Amino acid sequence: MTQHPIVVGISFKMYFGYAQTVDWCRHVARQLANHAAVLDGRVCVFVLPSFPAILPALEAFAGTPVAVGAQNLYHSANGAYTGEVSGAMLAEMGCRYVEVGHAERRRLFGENDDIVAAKAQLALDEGLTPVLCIGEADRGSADEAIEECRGQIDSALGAAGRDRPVVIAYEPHWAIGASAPASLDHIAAVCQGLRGHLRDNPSASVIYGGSAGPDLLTRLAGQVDGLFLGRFAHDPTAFVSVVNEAAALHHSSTTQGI
Ligand SMILES: O=C(CO)COP(=O)(O)O
Repeated sequence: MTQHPIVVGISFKMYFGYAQTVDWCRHVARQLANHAAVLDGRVCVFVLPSFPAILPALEAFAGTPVAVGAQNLYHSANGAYTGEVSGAMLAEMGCRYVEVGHAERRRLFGENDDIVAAKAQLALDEGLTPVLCIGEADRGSADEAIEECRGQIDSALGAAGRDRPVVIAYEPHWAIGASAPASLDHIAAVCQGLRGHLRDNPSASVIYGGSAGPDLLTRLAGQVDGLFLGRFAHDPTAFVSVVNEAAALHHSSTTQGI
């Protein structure tokens, strides 16, 4: 296998209840437990539930390659931070990913570049793969978006994340929670520009999020390393169909020698 794995992830944000999360995870675990492309690593899958549902999600996916992670961690290692959760505890539980810097965290919870950088560093320190969310606040050209996003990557990762596995989730703020994703041309141009920026880190993946759903990955035809899903994969069947698209895409590009 010469090609990068295709990454398919989902955050439930705060949409799902506890039982709903467990049902979704069990359904997807049944579908993916024997999925060839997931088993052999051509497609990497991660699921980010709310904190209280992390443990049953880990149990549901035990024995499968599907990774579980968290939507957030605190930006100090430990201490008197009532109500917060440390990266160390997430790693100890068996989480492999943690989301950092989502637009909603920035907008609603006041997270700034310094906090995002501290969280990314703590995630790396704990051996967690950060899902670093970046994206332009306002709709503009692809070149403007690349410029803004490069700054966010450099600020968040500095030198530390340059040779470590990281998932860069490109999520233009204006496409999150919208009725449709950004245009194919915009997504492709920005993700390609960011891939170029990260060319010295072979373990970095650049995936797209923001009203993504079934068919988008196929239509992007290899221009992104994967998708970060939200509402349009609340139906577990839709999530599995995106994983199947990823497998098909990987297969066709490998056979074509891309
Ligand atoms: O922010 C996102 C993923 O974390 C995208 O969410 P939506 O796909 O629901 O817009």
